[in-house]
Amino acid sequence: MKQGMDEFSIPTVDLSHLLRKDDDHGKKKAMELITQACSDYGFFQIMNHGVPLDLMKQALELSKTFFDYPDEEKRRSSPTSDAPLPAGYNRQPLHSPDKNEYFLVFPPHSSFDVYPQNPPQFREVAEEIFRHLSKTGLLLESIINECLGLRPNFLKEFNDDRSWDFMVALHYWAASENENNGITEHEDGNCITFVFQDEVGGLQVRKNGEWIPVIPAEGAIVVNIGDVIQVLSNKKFKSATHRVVRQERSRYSYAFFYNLQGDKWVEPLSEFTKEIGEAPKYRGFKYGEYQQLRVRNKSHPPSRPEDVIHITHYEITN
Ligand SMILES: O=C(O)CCC(=O)C(=O)O
Ligand SMILES: [Fe+2]
Repeated sequence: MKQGMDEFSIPTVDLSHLLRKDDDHGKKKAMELITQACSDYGFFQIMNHGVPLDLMKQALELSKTFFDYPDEEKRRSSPTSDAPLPAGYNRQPLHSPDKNEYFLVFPPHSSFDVYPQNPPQFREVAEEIFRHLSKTGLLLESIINECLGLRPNFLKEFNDDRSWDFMVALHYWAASENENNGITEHEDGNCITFVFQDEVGGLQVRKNGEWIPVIPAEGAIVVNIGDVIQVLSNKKFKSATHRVVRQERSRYSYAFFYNLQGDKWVEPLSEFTKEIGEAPKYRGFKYGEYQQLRVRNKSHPPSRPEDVIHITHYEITN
């Protein structure tokens, strides 16, 4: 896999250029590639990111073992009620257009987590990969900070509480004649999302108006910009539109959501508004309220698609 991009695939960034100290040229190229991708559509893939390949494979294997258990067994790890999101085993409500089952975890040692006993290594591996992805989140956040031209550590200091980060192991059942599967097109509400998937495929991202399949590549991690970065940057960087389309085979993936603490106030930064004479494209909001509205979309889907709440809810239209 070569660093770069072409029209029909998603750009790939080799992070080793950014981790080495003596590679100014490679770093500059990588930063340009990321800036372009985030300005146009909000996604790219990373390689040489430091998350061990074996661990990624093992995590996918273990979630497959778990999701293959009978329902009764899986439902023993069902959500606790007071978490900001339902931790543990869950599936999309029957009336949802999204068809999948998932297992949601918070950072290691969170009191919300409800890990199953089996498979025995599930917890250890999920916690280990969570720690790696959390570090990768910090790294990507600092890269995005620099690409946006913000003062060093601005995003790190703004987003200083890791307890709202979460990760989901996802399983999409094989589609059949009368049963669809997938996730309808959406943007993620958080700051930055990472996705890694098995070899089945189905993830697509919208680039210049076209749906581009993300071809599974061993060890690659897909990076999506989320709504928080889009709002802070006053839409300089775009929240990626993506979906998972119907597959005849069962599919497994992981999505890690580098998130934001719920009390944080999110609004376009003055660097992208006042200081450059641009009007804000969004009104400010408390992040936790937005996250709750999005949870409601899932648990009580509105009957009309136009009533689903996403970031346009806070958009200022003149
Ligand atoms: O399963 C995937 O590849 C993507 C999942 C996703 O987009 C999400 O959970 O928000
Ligand atoms: Fe998503």
